[in-house]
Amino acid sequence: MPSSSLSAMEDTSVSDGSDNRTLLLLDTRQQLTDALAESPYDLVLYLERALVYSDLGYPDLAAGDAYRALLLTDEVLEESFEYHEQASEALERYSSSPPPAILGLGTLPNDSSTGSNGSGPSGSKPSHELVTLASTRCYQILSLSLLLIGSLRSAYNFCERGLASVPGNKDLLETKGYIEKIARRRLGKAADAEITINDLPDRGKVRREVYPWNTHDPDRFSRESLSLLNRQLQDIAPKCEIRVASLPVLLDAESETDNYDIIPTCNQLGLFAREDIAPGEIVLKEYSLLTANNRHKESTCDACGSELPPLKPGSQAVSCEDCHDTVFCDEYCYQQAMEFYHPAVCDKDIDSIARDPDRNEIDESLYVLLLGRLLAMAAHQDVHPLDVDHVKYIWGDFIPSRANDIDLSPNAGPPPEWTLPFSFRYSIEMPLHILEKMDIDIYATLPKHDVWVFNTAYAKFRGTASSRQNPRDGRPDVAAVHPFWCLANHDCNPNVTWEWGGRMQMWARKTRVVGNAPGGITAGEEILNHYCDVDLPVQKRREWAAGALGGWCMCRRCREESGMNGKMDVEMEDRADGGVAE
Ligand SMILES: C[S@@+](CC[C@H](N)C(=O)[O-])C[C@H]1O[C@@H](n2cnc3c(N)ncnc32)[C@H](O)[C@@H]1O
Repeated sequence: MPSSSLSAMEDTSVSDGSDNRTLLLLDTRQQLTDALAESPYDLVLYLERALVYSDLGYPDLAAGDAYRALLLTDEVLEESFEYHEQASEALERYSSSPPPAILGLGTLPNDSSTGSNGSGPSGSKPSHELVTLASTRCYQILSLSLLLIGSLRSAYNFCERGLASVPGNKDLLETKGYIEKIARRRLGKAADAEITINDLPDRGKVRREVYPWNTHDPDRFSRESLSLLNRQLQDIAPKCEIRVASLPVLLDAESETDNYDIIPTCNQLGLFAREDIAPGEIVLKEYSLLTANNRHKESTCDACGSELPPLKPGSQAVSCEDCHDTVFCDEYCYQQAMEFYHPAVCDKDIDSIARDPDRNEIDESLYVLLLGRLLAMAAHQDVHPLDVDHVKYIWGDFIPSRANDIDLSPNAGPPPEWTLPFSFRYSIEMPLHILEKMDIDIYATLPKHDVWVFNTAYAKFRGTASSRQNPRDGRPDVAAVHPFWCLANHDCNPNVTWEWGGRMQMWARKTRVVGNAPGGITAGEEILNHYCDVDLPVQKRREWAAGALGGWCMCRRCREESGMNGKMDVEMEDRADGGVAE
């Protein structure tokens, strides 16, 4: 049973008021989603769904819908735009007065005599006033939702754009005031300090969960999932199998539990040896097309991300016949690309998107490029992005929807801490821009390209992608998701090591880090991967692994070494005390 329906069942089993409210809202969301499938250019439906998302506590998804609605107002206004006819026709249905309730909330200032374009309630085109009401509502929802997420720069930007169109709009002015207040607090500035848009932080956090309506996420623990994954694994890691693994529950920071004999554990998946594996023997060899390269003119294979061979006569490298800039390291990669993704992006002018980013946006650029590759794979294979093999079964570090809910009751505790990084630019604008460049209709394909689909893919990438640094300047410029490699859990005393260069290769260590014990893996043992440099001291390892792992590493080596450090500190203090006494 998909985990999504499990969470829906949990919801129905409790019957207090807030659960009923949530169920009602989820039902309205579904009805609006169905209506959008019938009428995908109807900006009023997007705005109505945005409000339902706000009420459900998903400001990111509200912003996504308000942004699509805003783009549709442009379509209505510009006759030369691709979806002008469809968007105008859809809005025209609301032309009889009074305007739909959702637009009525978009209070225009008294002096906003936006005028009419000559058509009106009974005209052939929606009135200019109706379009202005709609765009004002979009700006209001966008700015307030992005403010709630913490994407302050974009929130401010939408406020300014809205106020330029309807100066004096009360809601927008109010939101702008809140943004400035929060920005001053976050930047540690005085209450009357000037705020400029470039000062504002744009990264926030949103809910990381299997959405209650997500029917694509499988139950990874079911017999069917495990046997399917194990069948696929046989070519990649013939001596291994995927099983349920018991892992320490990760903590946010240092704690005294390092010294406990028993610590809390949870069940996840892991990779195990089915047969003995000799020291030095290859454990896994995996090829992935889910790769990204954030350098514009870098000589890496478009498919596998490996360094290209020198481009001289007789080179094995192959370029695409239709877009010569796209080069593959050999015929195999070219064929794989053509079979699984390349035609969806061939000659579509997307090469410069998210390339050569500022230093502080390197991670985001790699993640959005991975998303772009996933969207191309899905488009070319005509499947839902979340059903693409490479992502369907991978770990997303999801938190149950209930734990993410905002408690609206008067005696509620502090709000939950959301964990998925989010910004308007990388989570909404750029993915939609990539789709438009791919000639995909972002309205008609909403079920495949909703913002929650992007969020789900991002959650999975953030828990599993590996990156490679450029040897010239140390900047991570290539990233990949290897769905089977990433099933192997981390340990700071790993029994394997790995290297990614075109293929991900993992082999059994000849000696273990702890005590130089002999390597090799016996049948039944778990494959212990490493996500960080295991030669670092415990504190550094734990700090480094925290990002990749999602918490403070609690492996045996870390706990023992931190315990030993604790003892050493005490001994040092004792010795110092002794010195003073002498
Ligand atoms: C790349 S996935 C590993 C496979 C994952 N266990 C699964 O079920 O697909 C990384 C996640 O596994 C978990 N994990 C891996 N190694 C761990 C460890 N040593 N201790 C606790 N959790 C670990 C963490 O939740 C981490 O975010």
